Formats: sequence, structure tokens, C-alpha cells
Amino acid sequence: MLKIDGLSKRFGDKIAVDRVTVAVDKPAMIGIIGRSGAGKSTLLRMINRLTDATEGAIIFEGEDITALRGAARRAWQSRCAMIFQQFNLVPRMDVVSNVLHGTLNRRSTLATMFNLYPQEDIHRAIEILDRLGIAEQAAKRTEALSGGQQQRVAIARALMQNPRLILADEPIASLDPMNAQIVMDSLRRIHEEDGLLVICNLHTLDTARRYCDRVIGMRDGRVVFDGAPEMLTTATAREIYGAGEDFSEAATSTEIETLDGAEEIRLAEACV
Ligand SMILES: Nc1ncnc2c1ncn2[C@@H]1O[C@H](COP(=O)(O)OP(=O)(O)OP(=O)(O)O)[C@@H](O)[C@H]1O
Repeated sequence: MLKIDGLSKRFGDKIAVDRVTVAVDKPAMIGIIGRSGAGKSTLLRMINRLTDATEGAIIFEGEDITALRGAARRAWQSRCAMIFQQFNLVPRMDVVSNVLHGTLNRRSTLATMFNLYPQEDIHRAIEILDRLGIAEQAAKRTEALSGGQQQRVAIARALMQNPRLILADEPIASLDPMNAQIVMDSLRRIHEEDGLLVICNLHTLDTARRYCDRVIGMRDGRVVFDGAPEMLTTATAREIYGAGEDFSEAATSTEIETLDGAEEIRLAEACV
């Protein structure tokens, strides 16, 4: 499905991503972990073609993504939706319009200028918001929403693009544990229900363990771990994070595991 082959990115003398090779044969939920500066964002930005690779290739369903230019590159960015830590929404615009922005790549300039959306797109946007539990916020200005709600709007905008894969760059890094859990649950559900490949950069080990089928550990631009979450021992984590004997997993924890089921539901409802 996705093959990343010897992918590197240099910024001057600095090698941000160093000959990364990863193969994904079917839709999965993959977490990329590593300390700050390990190269996680740069890797996702190359997959999305926000940044050009210095060398190597990205092949998605047989197509060489690294070679795409102009309209073909923009079409790829539409199929490969990206979610960011800071949501990247238009704060003064209402929620549903932000979601409809996901269709920008397939609309005419005139329709965009006059904010004209087909009825079916508006219905679909509301359906997606409903699926994410925030349909009643549709008419509100996005800036009036909580961080967790804003991130779900960003996920809705991504789904509006009809993507084949979703890349999420630290989607929960700005959220409190409760909202982090709601956002990760949403991403996991989208992967399971829509069969989408989801690749998610995460700061915290416990989140990767809890939500991902596969974890990729990066250090200094290189992949130093690639396997099932069960294989992530404390010793491996220490290697990924480059920490000493005093390394503690709690230092990378979001503590979301401390919420039990009933509390989760109550908190999720309170958050909508
Ligand atoms: N545009 C740029 N110009 C120069 N250096 C850059 C640029 N973008 C990233 N880097 C460098 O590349 C390395 C990898 O950065 P990257 O943001 O990919 O890491 P990261 O693992 O995502 O870290 P974080 O979690 O802090 O975002 C870092 O040393 C960073 O300083």
C-alpha cells in the first residue's frame, strides 16, 4: 500500500530524516514516536509533499509520490489529509465552513470566492460532524470551541477530502488528557470503520501503545524501532528516547489510561 524507500531530508548540514525505509501492506494505525527533533514531522511533511525529499522514494499504491508536480501534487495532498497540533482552522469562520474547506481542491475559483457549496456537500459535512459528536457546534465560530472540539473539526475537514490516508502530526500535544483521549478514539474509529491508513506522530509512549497496531521509533532521523506495541520494552523505549538508566515511562505519559470506561463516557459527553 505504502512504501517509503531510503527517504532522507537534509537542511544544510543537518540530516533531519536519514534513509528511512518503511513498508505498509494494509490500512493500519501507525504511531511514530521519538523525542523532539527526531525527524517525525519532517517525515510526515515529506509523505504529504509539503516538503521535498532530498533522496529516496515514496510509493503509494504503485504511484511514485515523490515525483508528483503541480496539479498532481495537489491532488495527492487531497488524498493524503493532514492534521496538525495547532488545528490549522480559520478561527473566525463557522465550523461547517471550516469542514467544507476540505473540498477546496475540487471546487472552482468562482465557487470558492463566493463561498458556494453544493447542498450535498453541506449535508455530508454535517454528517461527518455528527459522527464525531460535534454536529450541534456546526454554526458556531470555530474559535468558540474547546481545543478537543477544534481538533475534531480538523478531523472532519480531513474526512471531507475523502482521503486514502490520514497523517496526524502531534494531534493531541496541545490537549488535556481527556480531550486527547476523545481525539485519539476518533482517529482509531475512523481507521477501523473507514479502513483508512492513519499515521500519527505522538510524543507519548502510552498513547502509541494504547491506540496503534504498529509503532515506529525514530531517533536522530533514523528508524530505530519498528514493530508491534507489545515489543516496546522499557529498554527499547530508552533507546528511542536516548535516555539513561533513570528513564521513566511516566515522563512520556499523558495519563489517559487512568480514566475508566464510565468516566470516559461522562467526560466525553461533557466535552461535546
Ligand atoms: N525548515 C527547517 N530548516 C532547518 N532545520 C529544520 C527544518 N525543519 C526541521 N529542521 C530540523 O530537523 C530536525 C528534525 O525536526 P522535526 O521537526 O522533523 O522533528 P520532530 O521529531 O517532529 O520534533 P518535534 O516533536 O519537536 O516536532 C530538527 O533538528 C529540526 O531542527
